[in-house]
Amino acid sequence: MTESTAHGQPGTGPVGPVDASVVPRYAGIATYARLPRIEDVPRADVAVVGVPFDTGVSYRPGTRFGPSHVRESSRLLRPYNPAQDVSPFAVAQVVDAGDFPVNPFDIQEAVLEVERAATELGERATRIVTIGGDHTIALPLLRAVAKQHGPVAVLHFDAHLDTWDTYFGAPVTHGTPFRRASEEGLIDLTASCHVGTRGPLYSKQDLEDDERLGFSIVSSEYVEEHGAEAAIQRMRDRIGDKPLYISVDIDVLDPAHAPGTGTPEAGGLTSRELLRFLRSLGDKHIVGADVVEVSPAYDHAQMTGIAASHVVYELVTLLAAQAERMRGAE
Ligand SMILES: N=C(N)NCCCC(=O)O
Ligand SMILES: [Zn+2]
Ligand SMILES: [Zn+2]
Repeated sequence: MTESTAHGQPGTGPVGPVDASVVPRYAGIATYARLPRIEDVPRADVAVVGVPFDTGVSYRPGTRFGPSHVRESSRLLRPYNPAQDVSPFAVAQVVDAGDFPVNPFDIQEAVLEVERAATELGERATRIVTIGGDHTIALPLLRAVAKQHGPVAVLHFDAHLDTWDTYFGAPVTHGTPFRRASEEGLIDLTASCHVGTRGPLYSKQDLEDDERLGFSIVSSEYVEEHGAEAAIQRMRDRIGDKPLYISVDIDVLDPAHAPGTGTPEAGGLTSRELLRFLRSLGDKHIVGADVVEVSPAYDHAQMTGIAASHVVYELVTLLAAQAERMRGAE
């Protein structure tokens, strides 16, 4: 037995990651953070799952290889998160649920498959953190979440608005998930927010549409001008106490921090800023999260993979701590 448990002994707590003092980190098959597979435990509080899908992209492809790259880049993560003062894998059962096998040739079919698989996984795991895949997958993930919780506040970290209407006549792409989600009534129009938005748009109308669709914007320029603390304040005020879904497009980071992505834009956040934003959400009611748009072919030295693996780690920590709080309240 090379897996540690919450209390150091088998059978007395959550099954933790493979112990790096027994099996070197670089050995063995990669699950996220070397966690157990979902098949190895009776039930999970938090499941990390991959969606290797990139048929919705408008520019550089390759995010179908995102989940395996992020797993491979997560081998060095350790079990205690000092920034949140939580040992996520000890206070909750966190697992890797593998990948949803989705159709690479038919977007509409893939989107149905993701919704179905997420709904099914929701029966075995209380909360899901999804690794993409391109941003198209946020639409079926939000459909699955809204079925359970009703319209949710969407906290969307991204260089892009992703509230555009169609590309080449296609309504379901990685540039359109939040317009479709808003039209379908999946999001709370009073509490949703983009963070880190920047770069050229098609026209000023994009911003007017975006506001009508229910989003406010804390732009990358705002973060630079007013600092992270003021940005966090605005973001937190906007989402309030609504059920919260967090969607992180890794291109919210500057290409200097995350080159491995399909539609990079100059002038983005640092990984330090993004991690800080996430760590500020410890008191929110989080119903799900995703980290998307990691495209390994454009990555260098695992920079993007490592950034994404740490983003997932902060999200998992928030959800593990929340699971512990919920258990305490029972
Ligand atoms: N969701 C991401 N990463 N990008 C959307 C870009 C849409 C466009 O090509 O204008
Ligand atoms: Zn983006
Ligand atoms: Zn996006």
